[in-house]
Amino acid sequence: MRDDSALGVMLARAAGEELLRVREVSGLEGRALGDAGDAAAQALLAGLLAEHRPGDAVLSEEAKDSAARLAADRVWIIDPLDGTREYSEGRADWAVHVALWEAGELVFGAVAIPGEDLVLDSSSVAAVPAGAPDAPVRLAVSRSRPPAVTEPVRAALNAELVPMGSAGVKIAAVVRGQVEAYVHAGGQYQWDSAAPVALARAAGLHTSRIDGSPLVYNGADPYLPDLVVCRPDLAGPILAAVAGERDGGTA
Ligand SMILES: Nc1ncnc2c1ncn2[C@@H]1O[C@H](COP(=O)(O)O)[C@@H](OP(=O)(O)O)[C@H]1O
Ligand SMILES: [Mg+2]
Repeated sequence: MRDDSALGVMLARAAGEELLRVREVSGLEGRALGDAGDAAAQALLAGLLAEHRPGDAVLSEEAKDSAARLAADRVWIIDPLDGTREYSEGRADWAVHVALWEAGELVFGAVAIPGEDLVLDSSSVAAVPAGAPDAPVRLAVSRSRPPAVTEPVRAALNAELVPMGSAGVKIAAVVRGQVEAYVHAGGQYQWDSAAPVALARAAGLHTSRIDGSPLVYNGADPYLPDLVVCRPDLAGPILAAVAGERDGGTA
């Protein structure tokens, strides 16, 4: 398979199908089911990448990191199962993330949401239409660890909070027009956001750190603890709300 986008979509879909199969047939539940899903999806993705792109580096939540990726031109940044908690609870808000970073930039991202039989990817996603200026704002937020920045952003936008699992599902929700923004802080890793951020950028959305600086991928430290993904017209108010909260010293 020579086309990176076609390969990335195939990988995300295949890992999603494997995760559904494990949940169906393993007889496991809770933590053991999450662990089994993580391992099965990682094994499948690692095998397919080794087969189809043996020369590329890989950064994965479920594999040991290697400094070799820092000198590589091409790095697949993958989260075989984002929203492990929700997966193991039998819910649908979990995802598979497959991104490709090349020469300093994300060039592709696919987010599979297998519980909805859906794969979104940066090569085919449609632009998110501009919203009406006075329309109510919905803000996606972690259902299990909502960060402290949630409340000032909610208040500034007079937003309705929409709790969901998985960074990929929340960013896909902005892309799908189900919510207008997603804000996270306090901890996350490059694999949690690389693929969905590539998707969001291709859909014309704003993506940045919560201080407004760019999200940088394939950095030496996989830690990338915060981000904002939103309709472009909401970026100013959201970043101002976060900055105001910081100035107030409570975030
Ligand atoms: N404070 C934190 N520190 C580290 N990782 C965090 C985090 N908050 C969220 N995450 C990770 O971000 C992803 C989405 O989280 P949430 O569903 O709470 O929004 C999850 O990835 P995984 O499920 O791949 O571990 C979760 O582990
Ligand atoms: Mg994750």
